[in-house]
Formats: sequence, structure tokens, C-alpha cells
Amino acid sequence: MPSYLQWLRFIWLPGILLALLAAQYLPWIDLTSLYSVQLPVLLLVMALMLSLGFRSSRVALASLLIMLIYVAAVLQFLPNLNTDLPLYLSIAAVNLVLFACSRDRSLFSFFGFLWLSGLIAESVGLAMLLECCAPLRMIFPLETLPEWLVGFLPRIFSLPQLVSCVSAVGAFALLFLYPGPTAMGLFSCNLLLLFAVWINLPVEFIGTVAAVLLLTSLLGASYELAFRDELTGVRSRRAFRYQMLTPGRHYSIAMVDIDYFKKLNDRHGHQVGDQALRMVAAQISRHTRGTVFRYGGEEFVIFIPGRNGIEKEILLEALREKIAHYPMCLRASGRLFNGSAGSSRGKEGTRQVRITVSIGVAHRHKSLKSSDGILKAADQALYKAKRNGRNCLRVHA
Ligand SMILES: Nc1nc2c(ncn2[C@@H]2O[C@H](COP(=O)(O)OP(=O)(O)OP(=O)(O)O)[C@@H](O)[C@H]2O)c(=O)[nH]1
Repeated sequence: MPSYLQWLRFIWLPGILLALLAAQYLPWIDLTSLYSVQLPVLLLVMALMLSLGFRSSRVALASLLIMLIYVAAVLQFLPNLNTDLPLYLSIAAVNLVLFACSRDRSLFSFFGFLWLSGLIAESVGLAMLLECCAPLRMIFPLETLPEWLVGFLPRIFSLPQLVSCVSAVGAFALLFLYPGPTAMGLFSCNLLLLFAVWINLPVEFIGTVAAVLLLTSLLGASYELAFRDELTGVRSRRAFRYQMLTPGRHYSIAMVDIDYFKKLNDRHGHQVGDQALRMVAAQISRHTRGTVFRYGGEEFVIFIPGRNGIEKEILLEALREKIAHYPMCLRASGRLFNGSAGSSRGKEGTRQVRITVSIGVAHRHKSLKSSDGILKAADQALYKAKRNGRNCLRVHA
């Protein structure tokens, strides 16, 4: 967006509100019918607009697809659409699985152009096949299972039911392969289509619920963007700031900093440095009771609720040791792999790297109450740990 239009970013929502208010007074627009009949369209358009803003082509394509089916059904574009709806829905479910397999990119790109062209070609081809080629349907009745499948499955299954079941299983598998709010949204839509095919849900319900699911997945994705560190998967510094707004009465803050990280980066490259950051984040998450945040660079903060300071220090000391003894192996090429899972440990051409961390911890108590003060105290303790030779834990007195 050009810089002179930047201000639009802050007024588009009040702009929509004013447009809707103005529409109340336009005689040729009947908003009552718009709200009741077109609610799914409004919600799906919202999902589409937001996903375009987020460059989430997967949600954008899913919104477009559901909108296409909804509009075609409501406006009776195709004479047999209502009877063929389960078939269309099951094919939409297959499409959702394909979307879930792809990576998010902008729809305004060659990639987006390919997907949209494919979607249009598929819709037109399917509509022509189902609506115009009646003789073909006599030969291949798409509602029932093909003969070759009847031997394996009971006849009570219709083809759309089978396809929607397989798609839902596929979407579930993809949720495990690429976990995240978007995959979860697409899987939920797949489940919705599965139910719609099996128990004939009304099209208004399908459109509205699908839009709500897609919008919720977008909100989840935006939360992840704002509050999660992309590299390590732990919460971000912004999330820590929010956490410290309501920290509670009894808590401690530990700052964990990787030792000589610059040297590691310089010697083995940034990719190895990134892997080390991921390893440390994973170890902290696994071995502490608190919440882990990446504070910046090679520094992590742990928010540990509870009173027992000594117990927390023992656990943090154990964490420091676990990280120091964690075997990370470097291949001759310089690429890191997980030593504990690596079968090549000790093989020729591999070398182990030991990573250590220094930890500073401060507990909230009578004379140290403000969250900023506690954070500063933990930082001072960390500085002490660094000065005392690193790879150790220091507690703010
Ligand atoms: N690979 C990688 N490096 C990062 C990242 N963020 C910051 N760094 C590097 O982290 C290094 C931090 O170095 P320093 O602050 O000097 O700390 P250090 O070398 O660990 O020294 P001590 O803390 O005193 O032991 C810099 O070289 C940064 O480039 C990141 O996301 N990935």
C-alpha cells in the first residue's frame, strides 16, 4: 500500500460500519432480507477479506469454495443442485484436503491464479457433467457406489458419503502433519461437510458455520503470529508483556541466556545457531513448570508461578545441567542433528557440540514487588552468572 494511503488501515472498520448505516436509508436495499438470507455470504466475504490480508490462500480458497456452493444453491443456478448437493459437498471436501496440502501464499500471484483457474474449471466441468449429460449419469450413477467397490463396502454407503469420510480422514492426517489453526479450521470444515453429506444439513447452516470456523481459524492464526516466536515455537516477548500485566501474587522470573552464542554462530553458521535456539527452547519447555517466552536473540524468560523459591531453583539448576549434557552432533557438512535420536553419533565425520546456558532468577517478595523490578533483578542475576564464568545459576539476593 502506498505510504499516503497508510491511514486507510486504521479506518476501514468504521468505514464498513458507516456504509452499513448509510445502507439503512437507501430505499432500494432491503437490509432485513440481506441479513437473514445473506448472512453466510457476509461472513464468508469477511473470512475471504481477512484471509487475503493475512495472505492465507488456504482459508481464502476455502471461503470462496463454500461461497460458490452456497450462492449456487440459494440462487438455484443449477436445476438439480439440491438433489446433487451431497455430491458437490463431498467434492468440496476433497478440495479442502488439497488446500490443506498446499502452502499459504498470496492469492494475487501466479500460484493463486492457478488455484482459481483450477477451481473455476472444476466447477464448470462438474456442473456440465452433472446437469447436461443425463445419459452419462445413467451409465455412471454418481450417487451409488461403483460396482467394484460394492464387494468391499456395504451398499448403504453412497459415493458422496464415502468420499466425504475419506476426505475427513485425510484432513485429520494433515492436521498432524502441519499442525496449526489453519489446518484445524480446514479439518473442522471437512467435518462439517461430512455431517452435511450424512444428515443433510441445510445449506444456510453449512455456509454460516463454515464461515465461523474459517474466521475463528484466522483469528487463531493471528494470535499465533502476534504471540508466538516463529523460530522456536515458544511464546514471544509481546506475550510476556501481557503475562506481566496480571502476574499474580507469588511468582519468580528466570532469565536464560545461551553462552558464547555469537561464537557458535560465527563458527558454524546461523542455521546451526537457529537449531541450538530450538533445542534450548524445547528443553526449557520440557523441564520447567513455568511458561517460556523468547525474550529476544538468544535470551529466554521463564515465568514460574508459586511460592517455593528453593524448589524452583533446584529445577532450574537441573535444567541447566540437562542442556549442558544434551548431545548435539554436527555432521562434517556443519549440519546439526539431534544427538539423542541420531543414529550416526560417533560415526566418522561427526562432532559433538556442547551448549551451555547461564540463568539468573529473581523471586517476588515483600521488598521486590513490581514486575519491572523483578525482571531487572533477574537480569542482574544473569549478568552475575555470566561474570562468574557462565554455565551456572545465580539468584538475586
Ligand atoms: N542464529 C541466530 N542468531 C541470533 C538470533 N538472534 C540473535 N542472534 C545472534 O546472537 C548473538 C548474540 O551475541 P552476544 O549478545 O554477544 O552474546 P554471546 O555471544 O552469547 O555472549 P555471552 O552472552 O556473553 O555468553 C549475535 O551474534 C546475534 O547475531 C537468531 O534468531 N538466530
